[in-house]
Amino acid sequence: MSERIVVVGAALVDDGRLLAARRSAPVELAGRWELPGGKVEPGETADAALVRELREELGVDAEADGRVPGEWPLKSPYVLQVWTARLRPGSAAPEPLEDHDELRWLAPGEIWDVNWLDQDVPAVRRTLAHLGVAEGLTSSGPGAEEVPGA
Ligand SMILES: Nc1nc2c([nH]c(=O)n2[C@H]2C[C@H](O)[C@@H](COP(=O)(O)OP(=O)(O)OP(=O)(O)O)O2)c(=O)[nH]1
Repeated sequence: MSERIVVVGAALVDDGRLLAARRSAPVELAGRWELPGGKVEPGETADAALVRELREELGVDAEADGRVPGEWPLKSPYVLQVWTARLRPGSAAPEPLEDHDELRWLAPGEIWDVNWLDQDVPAVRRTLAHLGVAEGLTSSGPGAEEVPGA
């Protein structure tokens, strides 16, 4: 079986809004929006990787809540898993310290206002369903017709 490396993405929610981050690199991903996070290192748990990545990339003190069911293929050998997360009391506000040049807190009606990475669209849609965000919003996203049962 081929090697598979998990990338953890955070569905960081605060005050009913989801944080989206605009990548500044590499060039083929720059300008597109993603869930902040990164690669799980050998010997590290996914939720620990998430907390570490959010500290490094955004300067926040966060905690992982639970995993959104599912897994989405990225460029081989990477696969994306999503965890819901929240800021711990007293955490600094997120800043685009590394890998990103802009952050946006998206209210439910604004989720599809940003140009998500193509491979993130199904993951974001599933995350909204998991969070109980209105189905009417999720079905208005790009390519909604391609996701049976979403
Ligand atoms: N963090 C994150 N990465 C994503 C998403 N969607 C997506 O295709 N990717 C890709 C971009 C990268 O090729 C890879 C993760 O790389 P990264 O640069 O965020 O990870 P990292 O911080 O651990 O990177 P590094 O230490 O190797 O620089 O997954 C997403 O929603 N979040």
